[in-house]
Amino acid sequence: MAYVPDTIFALATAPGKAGVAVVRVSGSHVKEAAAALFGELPTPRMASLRLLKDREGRRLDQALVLYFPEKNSFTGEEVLELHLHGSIAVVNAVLRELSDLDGLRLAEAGEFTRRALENGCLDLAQVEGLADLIDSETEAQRRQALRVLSGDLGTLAGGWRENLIRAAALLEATIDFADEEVPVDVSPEVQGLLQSVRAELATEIAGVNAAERIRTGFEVAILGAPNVGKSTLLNALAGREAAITSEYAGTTRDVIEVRMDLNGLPVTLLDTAGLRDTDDHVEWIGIERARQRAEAADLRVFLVEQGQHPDFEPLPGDVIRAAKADMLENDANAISGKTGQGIAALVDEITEKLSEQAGRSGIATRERHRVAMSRANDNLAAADAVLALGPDHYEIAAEELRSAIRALDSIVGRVDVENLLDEIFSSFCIGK
Ligand SMILES: Nc1nc2c(ncn2[C@@H]2O[C@H](COP(=O)(O)OP(=O)(O)OP(=O)(O)O)[C@@H](O)[C@H]2O)c(=O)[nH]1
Ligand SMILES: [Mg+2]
Repeated sequence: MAYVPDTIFALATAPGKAGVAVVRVSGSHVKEAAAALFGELPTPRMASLRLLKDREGRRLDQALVLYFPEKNSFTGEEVLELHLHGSIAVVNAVLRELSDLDGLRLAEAGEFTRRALENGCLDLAQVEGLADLIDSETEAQRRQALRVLSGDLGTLAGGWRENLIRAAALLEATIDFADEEVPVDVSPEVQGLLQSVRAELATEIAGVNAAERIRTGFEVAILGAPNVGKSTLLNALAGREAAITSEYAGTTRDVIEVRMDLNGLPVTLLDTAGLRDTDDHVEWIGIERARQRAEAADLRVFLVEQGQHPDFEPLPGDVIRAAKADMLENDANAISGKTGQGIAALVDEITEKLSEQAGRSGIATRERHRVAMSRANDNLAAADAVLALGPDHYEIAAEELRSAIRALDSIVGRVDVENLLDEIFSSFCIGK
């Protein structure tokens, strides 16, 4: 007998009070779930108002119900959505009723998406995109995640795959006809295909770092001598008293992190210990931390007090501002966390610089993608080198191409070798 997975159900919306709460049911027992709660399944994909009742016939809630038939749903299975009133008691009562039914159980974390993957409704990269979209907090994150969820990475990888399969097929054909007259030299076409894929791979590989920053957030460190107003600036940017400020030099010791949305970019601002020579061991530790975090940050904002010679080296592209603008006369490059002067311009400059970094991102977003693409790129480099040695080495080049295709397939979770061979041989162009 064919294996039939359990029908699973879970609250799809956030727990707690809300206008509406959605409970999703997926699997072959959706019909029974509907029968137990309200009767016949409604017309597919049409919202219908139904009175939900428990097994004793007592009312549970009035709900909008939606039915998605197999293959036309998120999971690929039959899906029933119950749009309930968003009350903890209503949701609990409905979940209780569902768990009493045979063949139904509460879903595990990620199980709906897992089924969508298993049923081919989403590829692996899209699953990652979906996770990122749900986690997204800023515009840049939303846009990037949506691109991946929409399948752009799969499309890109699919294009590379097609080119490499064509290249492999050309080589295979030459190998099979090695003893006969081969009318055409395939190597220029193969090399052309490899070059175009390698160029695109290189761009994407280089973009992963920026895409990762968009995913996890950019770090911007505020640096400067003690007492220049770093913590006051951080608080002004954060719009709250995130860090302690005082007139005593050496107030901040640990690195203080504040996550925020700067014009759509996810940014973690770091307030740090004032940099100076010190005999105080704890302060020294704080300064070391400040240096390390600042070095690893994506951007540094230096605050400099007039007349001071700060003990640091800005990197090219870093932002430098004169501190305590309200105490200076007409310094266009000065800011004040106290009065707010220059803060808006500072935010603009920070976002401009980070946007520049973000602009280097491509479609691939993760270290996993980068590793797969780099592996494929290495295989292609090897294939390219071997090709130059002549037709006797095409066998090895073809093997490198297959490895490259497998590496790229792992991006979308398609790693079936049989299927790969089928495709290679079905695209054979010289009739046999
Ligand atoms: N007039 C003026 N005073 C400021 C400004 N920013 C900060 N201050 C004052 O300068 C003192 C030090 O401010 P902090 O923000 O604690 O300075 P900090 O750079 O974080 O100092 P450390 O944590 O010790 O390194 C406090 O008394 C602040 O009120 C400013 O823009 N104008
Ligand atoms: Mg401070």
